[in-house]
Amino acid sequence: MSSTPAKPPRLTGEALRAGYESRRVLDGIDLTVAEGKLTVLLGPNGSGKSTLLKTLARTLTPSAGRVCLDGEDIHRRNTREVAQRLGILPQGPSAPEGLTVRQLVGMGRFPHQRLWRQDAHQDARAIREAMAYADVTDFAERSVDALSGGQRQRCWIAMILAQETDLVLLDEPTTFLDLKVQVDLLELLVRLAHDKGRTLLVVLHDLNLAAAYADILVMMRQGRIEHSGPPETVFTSAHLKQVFDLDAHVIRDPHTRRLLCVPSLTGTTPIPQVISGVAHG
Ligand SMILES: Nc1ncnc2c1ncn2[C@@H]1O[C@H](COP(=O)(O)OP(=O)(O)OP(=O)(O)O)[C@@H](O)[C@H]1O
Repeated sequence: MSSTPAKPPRLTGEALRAGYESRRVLDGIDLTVAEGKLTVLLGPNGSGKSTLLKTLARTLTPSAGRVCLDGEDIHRRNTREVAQRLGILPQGPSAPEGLTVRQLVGMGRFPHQRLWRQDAHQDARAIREAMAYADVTDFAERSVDALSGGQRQRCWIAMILAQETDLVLLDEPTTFLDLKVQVDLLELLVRLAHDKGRTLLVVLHDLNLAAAYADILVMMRQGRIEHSGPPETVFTSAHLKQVFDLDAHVIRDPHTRRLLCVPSLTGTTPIPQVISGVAHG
């Protein structure tokens, strides 16, 4: 994490269509991931956020359009070279049984290692720094599967940090984390972007954390990008209603001046019969 890339990588999706077997999910996505910035992908469940991340990371092949890394089709590039530049943390990753935290974090170094050439010093430094950043050093020698959900999530984050890629794609990295740890993680991601020039694309579900920390917000709905730009222009009541069907006011925090959405309590949502029976019974 100590290296600062000379020129941030450029990741683009052009007219992307992608999905699973006969099911099309993404439909005509054009996206340039802003270089050296933290971009947050928002959208309701099933809107295609993970599918987009997988397609950009070439885990999923698009049925039409293309993904380019620095102007070159990512599918034509060497796998190791892509792994040295782009790291992805998918949703709900699982580690082999018995693997220790240090071993898991060390897996982040695989793209940098070759049988005949391995920089053990460089690897050890990257692993140490990544574990310190993600605050997992204290349980470095414990099995990943014996940790709590939040501790495990931090180990995966350490692994992706140890990979030291210029581009980092994270799918819901804050799942299972306490609010304080979520905030710490987002501040770390902001620092990676602003101080180290890393390019980050992160799926989040917490609208207020997204608005508070993102440089760029991308809102998806039904496999398409509906809005993209700085929170100031994207995070509006009208867009929240259109994309999430959420009635909310967007206000400014009086202390930080950050944008916040406050759901409206309209009282119009019908109470299902069974709950109403319990409530009044
Ligand atoms: N492996 C799969 N095979 C078939 N359909 C899938 C697969 N993975 C996802 N889908 C479908 O693709 C659509 C988009 O899913 P995706 O996981 O990309 O959405 P998402 O926006 O990330 O959702 P969430 O916020 O719930 O994680 C959904 O309808 C989902 O059911």
